[in-house]
Amino acid sequence: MTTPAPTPFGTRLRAAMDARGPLCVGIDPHASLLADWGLGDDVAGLERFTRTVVDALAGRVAVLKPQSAFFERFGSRGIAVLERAVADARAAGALVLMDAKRGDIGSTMAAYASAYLDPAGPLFSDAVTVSPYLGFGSLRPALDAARAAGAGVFALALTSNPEGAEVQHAVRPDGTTVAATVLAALKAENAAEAAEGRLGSYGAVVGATLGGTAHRLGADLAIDGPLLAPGIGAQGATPADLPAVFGAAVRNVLPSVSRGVLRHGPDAASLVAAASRMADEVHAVAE
Ligand SMILES: O=c1ccn([C@@H]2O[C@H](COP(=O)(O)O)[C@@H](O)[C@H]2O)c(=O)[nH]1
Repeated sequence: MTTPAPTPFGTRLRAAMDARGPLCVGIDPHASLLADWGLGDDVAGLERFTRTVVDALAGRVAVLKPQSAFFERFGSRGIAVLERAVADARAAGALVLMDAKRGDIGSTMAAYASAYLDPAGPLFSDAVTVSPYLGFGSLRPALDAARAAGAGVFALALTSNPEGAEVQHAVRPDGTTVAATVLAALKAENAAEAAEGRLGSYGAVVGATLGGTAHRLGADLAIDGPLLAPGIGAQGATPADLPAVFGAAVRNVLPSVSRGVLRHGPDAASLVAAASRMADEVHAVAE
């Protein structure tokens, strides 16, 4: 008997965005937020913070995005908290996007793929962020592992921070920018799903802070896959900025906000209200 192929990530993401609204909330337990929530900057504080966010939001938002760095800084016990958060969030119906921004030579990339994209692994996530700046081809093990697992990959294209420009805006000998090349490669990966009229499983990270940058660079955001848009809230962007950044691709945008929601904790109802306000603002501009 053959095992049925898993439903592709892009299809699952579209369904989640339609059902719950297009919003990704980041789980970023900054030391300053732990303090604001009256928690210690220790594993117990990390665990309480994370559990509060997952309990409040995993049954409501389309995607939760744990920022791996904030868990890694506590070593193995922090990773144990992360494992539990991933499992609990997925069990409650949220898709989990692991923000790990991994990137390395292909053979090491295969190990990262095994860490996040092997359904048997303790950190298996619906999708993972990766860095294409060792060459897009170095991501092949992650792209293939994601396809096999029905998972997704989000590659950094035009990041929300100002420093990203020195690499991402660089012009190649053929006259295209580095970012445009990453976007074109993602579009090619999404071709099969797009041909079936589905959202692709290979996404790009494009900051909500960018204004008309993508347009100026000639970077085509119509990659037939999701566009993760961090930078809303603490970094200064708002949902109202999305149409200018993404143009016609706004329908495929998954806006992401971390501190802008988390600062409303630890009260669960306040977290829910903040996420819901943000989702409403996004809905108003993405229709
Ligand atoms: O270009 C990028 C890529 C990723 N991020 C990550 O998103 C969150 C943003 O947090 P806020 O508190 O909403 O500013 C954080 O985990 C970043 O590592 C990004 O900001 N920009």
